Amino acid sequence: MAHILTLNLGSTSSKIALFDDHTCVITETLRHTVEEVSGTVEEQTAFRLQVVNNFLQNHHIETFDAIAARGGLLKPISGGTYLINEAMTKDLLASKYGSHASNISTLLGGQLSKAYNKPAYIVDPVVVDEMSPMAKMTGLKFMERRSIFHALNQKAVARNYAERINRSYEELNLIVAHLGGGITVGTHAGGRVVDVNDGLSGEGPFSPERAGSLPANQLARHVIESQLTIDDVAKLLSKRGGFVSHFGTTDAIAVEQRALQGDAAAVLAYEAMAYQISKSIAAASVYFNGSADQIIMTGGLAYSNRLVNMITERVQFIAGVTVMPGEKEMEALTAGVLRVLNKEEQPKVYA
Ligand SMILES: Nc1ncnc2c1ncn2[C@@H]1O[C@H](COP(=O)(O)OP(=O)(O)OP(=O)(O)O)[C@@H](O)[C@H]1O
Ligand SMILES: CCCC(=O)O
Repeated sequence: MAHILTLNLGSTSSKIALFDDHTCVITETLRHTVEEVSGTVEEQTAFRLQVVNNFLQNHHIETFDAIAARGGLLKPISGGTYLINEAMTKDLLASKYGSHASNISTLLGGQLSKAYNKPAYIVDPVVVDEMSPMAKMTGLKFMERRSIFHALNQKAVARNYAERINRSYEELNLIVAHLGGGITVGTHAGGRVVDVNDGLSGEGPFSPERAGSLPANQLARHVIESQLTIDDVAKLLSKRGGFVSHFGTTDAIAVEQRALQGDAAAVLAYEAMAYQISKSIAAASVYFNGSADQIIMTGGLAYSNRLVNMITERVQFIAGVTVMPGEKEMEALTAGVLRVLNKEEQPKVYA
């Protein structure tokens, strides 16, 4: 039996678990404030290392066989399990392809691998790229859309749904909406995510943390007038947007609570987010000429019946809706590493 330490350090939370093969034996989810998850890559890595060390100490875990960590913003690569190596660490430390909470998971996986002398892997990182050329094209010759999304969870829930109905993922046309700190809506055509919004770059619905699609001219004016750097812009779009911009919190439960108490701004923001998610789902269905085999909603926000019902009302004309709240990322990470440890799959190399 293999003991796997699984790390998924998200934009608003740290999820840490110990698995015995596929069985999760210990798990903890810590929610963080905006202040806690701000700061440089080094500050964040140090903060999350403390969180992981506390977990190991509190549960008297002295060792394990391998680490499964969420994969960060690397160059576009195919799906699979990759050994965390120096090339990865170098790109992430330099934030070469941008900054994202998942970068910290990979960096920390590398550090713990050295400290415990055990291999560390990432599985289906956020840069999995299966986008169709048609979806990548923009109206500017020098600019292409990027495939950056919750690949791990979107694929895990899509496979899980296929299993539930005794079909294969590869034969289904699905629309998967990951509704978390960030929101991405993927078009899964025959097992490939042929289109998806890049939630980090100002595309798609706004979310607890992301700005979502913005009027380009107004954004350009704001950037110039406020003399923002490219890092400032990335932060504005991916960390200072959505509920953070409107209410100073990433906590959708708190915003929903305000809405329930009749706060008009919170009511409107919740409605607007549901409307934008619904529009993205409807847009995704165009790839399948306006239909799909199923729409799946997942992520932390999918625990909210209120939000799910608001979206379902608007999109149920397209296809049936399945809600799989939370995420299957921990299981999917562990399964990817077990496939390598059990020699069912060769680990891929990031060069
Ligand atoms: N029961 C609930 N009802 C409403 N919202 C919820 C509920 N539980 C969690 N959330 C909200 O879900 C959001 C976090 O979702 P999730 O845990 O999927 O995000 P994350 O892992 O930090 O980031 P990401 O999903 O982008 O990787 C927060 O805004 C949180 O308040
Ligand atoms: C997973 C990358 C997209 C996002 O976090 O919004």
